[in-house]
Amino acid sequence: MAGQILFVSGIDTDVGKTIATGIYAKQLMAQGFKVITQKMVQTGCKGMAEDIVQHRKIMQIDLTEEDHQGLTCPYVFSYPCSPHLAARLENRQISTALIQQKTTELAQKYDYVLLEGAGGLCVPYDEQYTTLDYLKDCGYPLILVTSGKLGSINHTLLSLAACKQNGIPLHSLIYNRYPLGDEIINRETERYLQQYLAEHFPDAQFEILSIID
Ligand SMILES: Nc1ncnc2c1ncn2[C@@H]1O[C@H](COP(=O)(O)OP(=O)(O)OP(=O)(O)O)[C@@H](O)[C@H]1O
Ligand SMILES: C[C@H](N)[C@H](N)CCCCCC(=O)O
Ligand SMILES: [Mg+2]
Repeated sequence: MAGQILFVSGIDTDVGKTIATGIYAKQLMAQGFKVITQKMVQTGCKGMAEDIVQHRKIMQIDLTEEDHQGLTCPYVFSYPCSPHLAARLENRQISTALIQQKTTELAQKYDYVLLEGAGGLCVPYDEQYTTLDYLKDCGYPLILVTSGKLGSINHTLLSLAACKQNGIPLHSLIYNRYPLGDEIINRETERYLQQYLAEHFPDAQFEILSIID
């Protein structure tokens, strides 16, 4: 039986998707599951995808054969920008069908595939197709990462509205307590988002991501 594929996105780039993916993978491994992570498209990097390297470090395992074969990150671009632009700058095109084929291949071998997106929910792969379109087409349950940074309430509710409007199944909302920032804002943002989720997405989990060393 094929493994469960979960998509990890966030309210923005740099919100903590990679840390959350690594930690979640480690938690599932501790429960005895065979887990692999995948990065849809890595930009701002050469060679092995830096997010994959970070996942393995947090999971406390070496790079896998699928990492060395490029299965876990089919597209690596050097310019640190949106995938659609990074691909254009290298005169390449992103085939999301190819990415989906790699994810499916991994799901044949693992109980869980945690697939980290690039940036936030509406990041484009070309002029017409975004991460949200991909999620709609694939039907993967979504893990959305947010934080207490000022502005996160707006970005989170916008991302959640996009999920509701597009019928994206929300698996969980991960509240990242990094960066520390303003304690009053952090506490209230955490409270507000937890109650918002309970009201509008009663089947989704609200998870806390602590600051790791
Ligand atoms: N819970 C945490 N504890 C410690 N450091 C964190 C935590 N969350 C995020 N960081 C740090 O913040 C930075 C951004 O985190 P991360 O790379 O996970 O973001 P991202 O959403 O995956 O970014 P991208 O869109 O580039 O994939 C990194 O330097 C990371 O180490
Ligand atoms: C380079 C960065 N760390 C991410 N890998 C890509 C972020 C793309 C964001 C595009 C955008 O929303 O404007
Ligand atoms: Mg990342």
